[in-house]
Amino acid sequence: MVQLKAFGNASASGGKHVCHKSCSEAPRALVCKQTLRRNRRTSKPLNSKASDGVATYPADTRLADRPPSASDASSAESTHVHGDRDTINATYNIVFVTAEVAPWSKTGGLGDVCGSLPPALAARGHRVMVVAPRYAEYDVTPLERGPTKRIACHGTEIGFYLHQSKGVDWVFVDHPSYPRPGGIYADQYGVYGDNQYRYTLLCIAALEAPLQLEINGKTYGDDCVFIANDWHASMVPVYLAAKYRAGGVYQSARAVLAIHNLRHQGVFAPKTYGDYGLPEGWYGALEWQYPPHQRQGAYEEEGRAVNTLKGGISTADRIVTVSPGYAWEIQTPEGGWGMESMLCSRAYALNGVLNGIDTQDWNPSTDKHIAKNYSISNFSRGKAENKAALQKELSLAERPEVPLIGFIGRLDYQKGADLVLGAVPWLMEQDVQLVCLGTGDVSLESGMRWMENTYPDKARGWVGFNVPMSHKITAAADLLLMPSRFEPCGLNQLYAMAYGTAPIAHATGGLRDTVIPFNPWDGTGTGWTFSPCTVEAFISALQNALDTFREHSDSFRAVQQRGMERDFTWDKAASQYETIFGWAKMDAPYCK
Ligand SMILES: Nc1ncnc2c1ncn2[C@@H]1O[C@H](COP(=O)(O)OP(=O)(O)O[C@H]2O[C@H](CO)[C@@H](O)[C@H](O)[C@H]2O)[C@@H](O)[C@H]1O
Repeated sequence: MVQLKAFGNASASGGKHVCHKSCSEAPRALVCKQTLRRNRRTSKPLNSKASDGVATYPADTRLADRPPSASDASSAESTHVHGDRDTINATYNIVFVTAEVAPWSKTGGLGDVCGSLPPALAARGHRVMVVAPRYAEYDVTPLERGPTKRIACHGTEIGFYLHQSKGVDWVFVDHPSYPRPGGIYADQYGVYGDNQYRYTLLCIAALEAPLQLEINGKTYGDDCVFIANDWHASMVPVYLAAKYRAGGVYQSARAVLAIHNLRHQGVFAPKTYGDYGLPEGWYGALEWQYPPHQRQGAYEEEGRAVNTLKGGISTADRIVTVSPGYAWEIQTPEGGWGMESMLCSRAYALNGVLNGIDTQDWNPSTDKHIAKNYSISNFSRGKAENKAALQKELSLAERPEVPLIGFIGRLDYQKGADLVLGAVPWLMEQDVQLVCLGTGDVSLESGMRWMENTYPDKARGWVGFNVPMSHKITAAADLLLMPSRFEPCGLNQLYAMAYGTAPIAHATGGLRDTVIPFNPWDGTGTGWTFSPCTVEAFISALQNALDTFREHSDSFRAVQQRGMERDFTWDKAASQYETIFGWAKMDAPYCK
């Protein structure tokens, strides 16, 4: 068994350097010094959306002063960094740390992104590793012939499995706590009680992997850029600073925190701090206290807790979130889920990069799940055949002229499935067909069943997680509903546009950045957006879309076509990530 590079000796950091105060509170002096340094070095201001495209919005802007949306003259495309112009000609050893990676494990968009961004970065010449748990017996080989590579880790023993494809080293961490008969994070009895332990282990494993695993005869070594995705991986920057750098390892490495969803923060009782094996002085990096109105009795000691995501925010060298709009929203009290002040204090290091889509997986001309492949040149016929096939499969009337409306997503507060149900009585008075696919809150699942039972001729509420069905709906539908209350990026609207399906979306976060509202006067737009997020506003957008579908079919076809013409490939996002890695490497580590 091999000893951990930093954890083999619990006193590796030996209290050598403690910066918990600066990490947790991000004192002005430090922020200002780094901001000044950044602004001196870059010829253009970082907060300027137009100039560098990886846009951040002024921290002091309120929601009322909304950032420009996809429909503005500078559309979502122009909010991107033009990576090739800005790209630093360097290649990096990149290590993604994630709780989900498609196709092996996926409950949502995190899995999609971690399955498709790494190959896009590998294609640009970087050495890329993805470290994720081995939740099941995947069809992957042990890292070494014979016994799997095993190391001592956090008081237990873990193994590594490797699969190499698409230019990426997919590394799966093997530990008895990962495989479960239920879902990845929860089963029918609720969220697993040991998730804190499971993902702490993942973080340490990911920090050890580049040092210990010889892949193609060579380790990644300690000059890496870690991408820590969401709260599950947020201990990576904390350990990097508190244990590894302090112990003399990973001096050139940097950690980028990628926020896919700020709502989930990995919050645990304060007494569990000891379980992290961190020096006492680092408590401040994770310390959290809920205000009285948010306390739910779940945490003892007057709302005190340890908050893993806050640990990531306070120690990462840079922070990325998945759209420019969301980067701005999370700095406001309305969108910050309590983290807004921390994020404002790190605004100079926060960027929004719009997700792309995996065009091998989500491509109407090659999609294996759909009845008929099609492309922009024959999309009307192709979509009509897919519509007929889905109507037949779901025992709906096979009528080409009826608008088919889809909804795919988690049934929860974020995705606004309750707004869909709220619009159902109005919608069912129209000549439409509605097909919903989702799983989540028990009451919303019951709502879906109620809808199908009440309107059997017009509505289907498929409760479950079914990837082939999600592709079929995307290809068959004329309209896709996305009434999300908040949406960091959103992938379904991107898939929809690629398939010639017009999204109807709440104008928030990444939806606002990507769906250009249809404008009948100048013939622009790729869908319909609405705001505020109410059933009334939603119905009004639906009405407009249905009117266009029925009475202005040429305009509707043009909306579909413009959606299909958009470029949402990952390469663009990958070049923006490169730019950010370059910035991270230029600066001294944020926490040391
Ligand atoms: N019942 C079902 N059956 C089959 N497939 C289903 C399904 N329900 C959902 N899916 C699929 O899961 C994915 C969900 O993607 P979203 O972008 O909506 O992600 P999510 O909110 O999970 O992720 C977070 O991370 C992503 C990635 O950064 C952000 O885009 C997003 O805004 C943020 O909330 C899509 O591929 C969708 O088709």
